[in-house]
Amino acid sequence: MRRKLAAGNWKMNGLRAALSEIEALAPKAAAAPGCDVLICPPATLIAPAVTAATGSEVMIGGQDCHAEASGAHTGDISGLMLRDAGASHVILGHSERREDHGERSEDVHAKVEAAWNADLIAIICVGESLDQREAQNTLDIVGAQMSLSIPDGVTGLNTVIAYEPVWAIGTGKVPTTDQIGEVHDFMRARLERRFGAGVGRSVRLLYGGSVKASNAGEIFRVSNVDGALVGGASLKAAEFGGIIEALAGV
Ligand SMILES: O=C[C@H](O)COP(=O)(O)O
Repeated sequence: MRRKLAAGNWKMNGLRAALSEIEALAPKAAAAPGCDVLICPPATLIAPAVTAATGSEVMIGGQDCHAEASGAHTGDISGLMLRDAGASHVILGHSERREDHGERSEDVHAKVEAAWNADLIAIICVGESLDQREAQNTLDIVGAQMSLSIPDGVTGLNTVIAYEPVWAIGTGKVPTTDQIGEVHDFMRARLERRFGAGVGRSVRLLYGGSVKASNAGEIFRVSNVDGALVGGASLKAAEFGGIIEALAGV
């Protein structure tokens, strides 16, 4: 049985005052014992966020890591550093990293291995652009991203896959539940085919893109959706708490 996961990606948002939102999430996470709750704040807040979450069920993660453990890479952060700061997870291959920093799936593959070496759980993001969906290439794109970015050695304990259609991120546009189900069923089948049924069925699959408390319930009822990777709606504990509640209720 896969544990559900509500993951919040704060992206480039959050000053120290926002740590109170993490404290406010503690009772909401405690009220949802069947769900893992994760917040990925900007790098500057990881260590204080770990402190703010101490004693609660809320876990803290990073939003990217370098493929090397250390070295001459100005401005970068390694998986080992995230782990040392108290992080348990790291988001890799988010479409904003692919767009802003030219990350390719091959780069994501190397970062995932670095994350595993640092004992972090990798949350690997995949998803199609609007042009790709309109050209009916969604499954080909998602399949290729999975093939190239997921290394051998994946397990349900070291990896989560997030399906995030680029056109749904921050736009308020959400795919239909049929569209989400089609991609999640495809991802599940692909994982089972490549890694075997045991591993393939153990990896959690998240949906991401304009999830909020009001639409979370119907998304979480879609087959093979094990939770969500949430951007804007994770910034406030009240809204993210509603998403956690919806996940716990499925
Ligand atoms: O990582 C989160 C996703 O990019 C979704 O962002 P959003 O919930 O603001 O659409």
